[in-house]
Amino acid sequence: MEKSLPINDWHVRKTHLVINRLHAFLHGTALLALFYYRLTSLTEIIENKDTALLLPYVLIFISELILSFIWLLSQPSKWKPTVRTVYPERLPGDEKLPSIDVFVCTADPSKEPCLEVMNTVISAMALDYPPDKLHVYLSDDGGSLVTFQAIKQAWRFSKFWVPFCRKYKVKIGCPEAYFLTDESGPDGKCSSSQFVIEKKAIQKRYEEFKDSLEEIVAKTTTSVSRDHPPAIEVISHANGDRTDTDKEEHMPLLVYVAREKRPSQPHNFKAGALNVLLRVSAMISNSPYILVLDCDMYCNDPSSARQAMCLHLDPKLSQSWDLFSFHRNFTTSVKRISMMELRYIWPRWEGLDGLRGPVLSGTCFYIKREALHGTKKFQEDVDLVQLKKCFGTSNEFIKSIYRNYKPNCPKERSFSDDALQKELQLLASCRYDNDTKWGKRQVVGFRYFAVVEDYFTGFNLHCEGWISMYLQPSRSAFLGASPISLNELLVQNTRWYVGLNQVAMSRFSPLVYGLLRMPISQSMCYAEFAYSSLYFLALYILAVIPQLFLVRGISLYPEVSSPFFVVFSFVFLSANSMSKRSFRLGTQ
Ligand SMILES: O=c1ccn([C@@H]2O[C@H](COP(=O)(O)OP(=O)(O)O[C@H]3O[C@H](CO)[C@@H](O)[C@H](O)[C@H]3O)[C@@H](O)[C@H]2O)c(=O)[nH]1
Ligand SMILES: [Mn+2]
Repeated sequence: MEKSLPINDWHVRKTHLVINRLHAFLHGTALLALFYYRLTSLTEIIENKDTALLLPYVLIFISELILSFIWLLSQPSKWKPTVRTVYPERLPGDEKLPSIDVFVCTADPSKEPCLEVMNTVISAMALDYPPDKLHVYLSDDGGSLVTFQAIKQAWRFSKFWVPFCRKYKVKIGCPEAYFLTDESGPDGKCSSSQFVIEKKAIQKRYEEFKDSLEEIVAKTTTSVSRDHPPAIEVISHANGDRTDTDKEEHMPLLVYVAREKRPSQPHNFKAGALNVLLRVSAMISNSPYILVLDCDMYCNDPSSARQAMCLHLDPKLSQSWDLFSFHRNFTTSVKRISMMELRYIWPRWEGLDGLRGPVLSGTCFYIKREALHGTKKFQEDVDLVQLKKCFGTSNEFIKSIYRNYKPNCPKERSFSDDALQKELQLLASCRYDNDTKWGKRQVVGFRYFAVVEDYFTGFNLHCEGWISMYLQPSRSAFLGASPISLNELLVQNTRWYVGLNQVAMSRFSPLVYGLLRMPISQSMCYAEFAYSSLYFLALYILAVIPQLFLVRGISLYPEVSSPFFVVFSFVFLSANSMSKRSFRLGTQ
């Protein structure tokens, strides 16, 4: 009986849909009236040869056109706000669940505190998923000794933490966050005094773990190297640390990966790191699904993997479409690892879900490995030479693609096996990508073209016909840190806008490249992001020109007695009330 019940469901937010569409109609009509006014005024100015007025009028008109253009691009994302619900309790038994590889990226222990990174890793290991089907990979782009030693400590601590979380169904798998809150005891399964004793014991272990990290940081240099060989170690199978084999069997796999970096070779930032993880993990666990996490985004709900599977495993969703889904309800916190929530952007994601899915936003998403390998694009009879041109020289990696997600290791093969180690070193080497299709448009892995690798990769996957989905459960699945100083924020935003402009100004512009490959509504959504930096021009003009001319007694707007005054007032009020509404919805 249970089996016939759907594992997910969706509905359109009808009230939002009606309000959004009505607003689009009224605001659009008012904008047309505004353009009519500007054009007729401009014609008059030209006819009267009023040169003093011409320049400010043209500038104001340009800024109004820019704002209207961005407004128009934002409309499809409001057209059909969709909400999804999932029913993880209806999933098939654990033995039928597919395995998952979790990728956590870190780059620099002096900027990304080691304790925070390890908390993210530990929270991923504490996901409520069959341990033999969960594999956590930490990419250390700095190749730092601090991170390498810290992950070993994290493994030792997690051998106690993960069973504790499982036993008491702990909801916050991130220990730092768990001990900050007052998560109450067991749901009646174990006596609460036993829980209190065990909680105290594990808290003591956590304090010891923290001390050990502090000691490592104090003793070891946190500087990162841009010139180091690849280093890959399966932490959970490291020699000399198998004190309690019984426990380890019920633990997820934990792997440390520092790819090779050489000053002469481009490393392609996070996209480069993720592609190395894709290759290395294909050799080890080769899971069909991948969860990508930034090092400062911890899992706040251990059931997120099962929730994501409710979308991925639905034959209705994956039959006609190939699918990748994001499961992101990332919450910006004002302090590092804290419970403060600020959700301001996500109503738009619901709207995008009503099209063919939201844009990829870098972290907190579950994606199909197949989407990144791009194997669907190859003919059945493609020869090895072609495959090597695309995927690089590793035969083992190519075999893994066609192994139908069967894990390569570890039972029959030891991780210290020389041949495997050699292969892993090759796949993590900095020259492996050269002359292959890795990172190139339309082919393999995360795309290198723009510094916003998330946006550009998602854009390409959507162009190829993949769809994405957005799930916003009531409990935030992931929580994380965001820049808290103006300086950090400016650096981050500058990087984003440089990346988005790179795409907007190239032949990959969503309004050219996208229009030819995806529905117009979806390319408009991508264009809204790509062209959003145009705001700066409109805002500068509007912040300077009208005031400057008002001082000289010249108004660039209709007088109160003019019927067009109503039009301008309406546009002002409607734009403001709509943005206040979006903000309110987003922060609810
Ligand atoms: O060469 C690099 C640079 C960064 N990272 C990691 O990538 C993640 C994101 O980098 P960060 O500098 O924190 O960028 P943010 O602006 O905070 O990240 C947002 O924007 C990025 C795109 O610019 C996306 O990749 C991220 O997922 C998204 O959260 C972090 O975990 C880093 O450790 C690397 O692994 N290697
Ligand atoms: Mn970040």
